Amino acid sequence: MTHEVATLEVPEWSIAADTTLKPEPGSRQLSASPSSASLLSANTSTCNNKPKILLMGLSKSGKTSIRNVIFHKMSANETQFLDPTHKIDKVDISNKSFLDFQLWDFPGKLDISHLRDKEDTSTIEKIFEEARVLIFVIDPVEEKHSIAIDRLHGTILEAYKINPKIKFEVFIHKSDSINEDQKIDNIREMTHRINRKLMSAGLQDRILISFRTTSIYDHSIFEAMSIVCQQLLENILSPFENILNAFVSSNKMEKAFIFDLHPKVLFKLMNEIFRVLN
Ligand SMILES: Nc1nc2c(ncn2[C@@H]2O[C@H](COP(=O)(O)OP(=O)(O)OP(=O)(O)O)[C@@H](O)[C@H]2O)c(=O)[nH]1
Repeated sequence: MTHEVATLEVPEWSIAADTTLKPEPGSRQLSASPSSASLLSANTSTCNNKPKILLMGLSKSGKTSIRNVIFHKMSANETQFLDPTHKIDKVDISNKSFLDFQLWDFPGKLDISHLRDKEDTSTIEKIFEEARVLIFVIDPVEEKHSIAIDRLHGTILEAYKINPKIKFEVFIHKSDSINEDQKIDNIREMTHRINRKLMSAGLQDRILISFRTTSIYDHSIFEAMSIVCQQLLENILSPFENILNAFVSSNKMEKAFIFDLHPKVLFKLMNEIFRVLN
């Protein structure tokens, strides 16, 4: 598997020096960068026509940890030493079998709705065009639920405007830090709050958002990410299932599996589950 990393500088107008960018409480400020929106569009050419998965969310919600644990074999403990992301990291995820897409890891500081305030439509288009799935990561332990929900809402509106086919996944992350009741409460609360916002925008029937609780300390992040990857593989899953079904019935087997060694992709027969295994 190859993981080529390209980076997009956070455009100048989205750094903390910009008064329209409200840094999150207690967050570190980004230092000034010589970059610009044009650099962002120039670098976009490195990801020609590959489907994109966008990884967004507030600072320290766990985006880069997720990316590294799943696709770079980093251990969960090592993620404690990751630096904050200052640029949009575009990671080319491609192996010789199934997976072939770009994963864009966004700095938590970058709020898309501020690009809209700046009327920077072309950058917003660059970000959302060709994007198949937008994963929004929320840390339920941090007391920033309202900020996260507002950011999620603003991001969804911008993404949907550019690309109505994009799918939305919310990972209520770090679930190892909360108990089972809190997990259920969190999903209920987040679903309710975001649906209410979408309703007031008249979009509740048009935008489908899936909520999942995840943690890099157990299998949940692999399961969640595999469901996301599955959405990129819709075209090949069905023929594979037919082949496996034929194989199973002709050999009188109960089940058959196909694994990919890294990131341990599993196709599971019969119930149409496709997973990335821990
Ligand atoms: N308990 C727990 N901590 C996690 C989990 N995932 C990530 N973390 C921790 O969360 C902290 C922030 O993680 P990052 O991956 O750097 O967060 P980020 O969203 O990329 O942050 P920015 O780069 O600032 O946008 C690190 O200390 C991680 O170890 C998780 O599932 N459980």
